Amino acid sequence: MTRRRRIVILTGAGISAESGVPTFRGPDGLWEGHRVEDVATPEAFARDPVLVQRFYDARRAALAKVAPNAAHDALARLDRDFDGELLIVTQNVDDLHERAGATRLLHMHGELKRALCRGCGESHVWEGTLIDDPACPGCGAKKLRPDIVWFGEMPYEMDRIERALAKADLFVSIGTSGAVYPAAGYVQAARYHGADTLEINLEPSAGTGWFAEARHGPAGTLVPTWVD
Ligand SMILES: CC(C)NC(=O)[C@H](Cc1c[nH]c2ccccc12)NC(=O)[C@H](CCCC/N=C(/NCCC(=O)O)S[C@H]1O[C@H](COP(=O)(O)OP(=O)(O)OC[C@H]2O[C@@H](n3cnc4c(N)ncnc43)[C@H](O)[C@@H]2O)[C@@H](O)[C@H]1O)NC(=O)OCc1ccccc1
Repeated sequence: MTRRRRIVILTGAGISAESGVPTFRGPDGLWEGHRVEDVATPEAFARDPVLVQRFYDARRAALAKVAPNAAHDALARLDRDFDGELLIVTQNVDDLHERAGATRLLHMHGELKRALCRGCGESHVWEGTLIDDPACPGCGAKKLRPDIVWFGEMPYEMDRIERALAKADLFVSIGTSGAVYPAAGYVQAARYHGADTLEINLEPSAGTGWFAEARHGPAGTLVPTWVD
């Protein structure tokens, strides 16, 4: 690790699997019993806001029953000890990275523990439910939605991510199937800019061919080995 100066790490649902957070594609292809397009799109929210709010309220409440695992802890150690540039870009909306202590972190697809006001555009820390249509703490409007990036919506902090990828000398992807864009394209961008590339995943991802090195197995075992 010592000769590295600038590292970008992309994480997905697989890093939280060993903590008990369901990944996206269950055996039935459904996501916790729902088709993704029925709960994670602006159209779904317009069509059935109660279903969508209940879905995210349930996932937000479930966070109290899970804890960071050895992979989250290892990345938090790296974040604490690495004196080069580091950016952890997570597709996950859970709060396990920050609960493990990671700080050089961004949630490109939003966070379960934030609510976004469609009235004033403000984002607020939110621990409770949204099903009861509470008022925005800022403007008072009853227009709060989960602060989650849904399909068809622009991910957060795209510029900051692209700047970090453009100067990275190492790109590591952990626990992601490489099925969703723009995140699935980051390995190509990193390679294009000359970075070394490493995939750590339970199985080969859709983009595994783009990685110079791949280690397949559980993140809870492989990530601490890679960090330490
Ligand atoms: C389905 C896919 C084809 N569709 C897309 O990619 C779309 C459309 C699209 C855009 N560009 C394209 C190009 C080509 C084709 C399609 C597109 N993308 C979008 O809509 C994006 C927005 C996408 C974000 C949607 N929101 C999410 N999440 C929040 C919601 C919520 O969470 O409720 S995406 C969501 O799904 C994705 C799921 O993937 P993973 O995290 O990888 O999880 P998965 O279950 O699939 O895989 C888990 C992996 O872990 C492994 N694993 C399991 N256990 C372990 C273990 N123990 N250890 C290690 N590994 C493990 C497994 O083997 C597996 O490989 C994540 O990104 C996740 O955040 N927005 C956008 O494009 O806006 C326009 C735009 C763009 C730019 C500029 C202007 C406008």
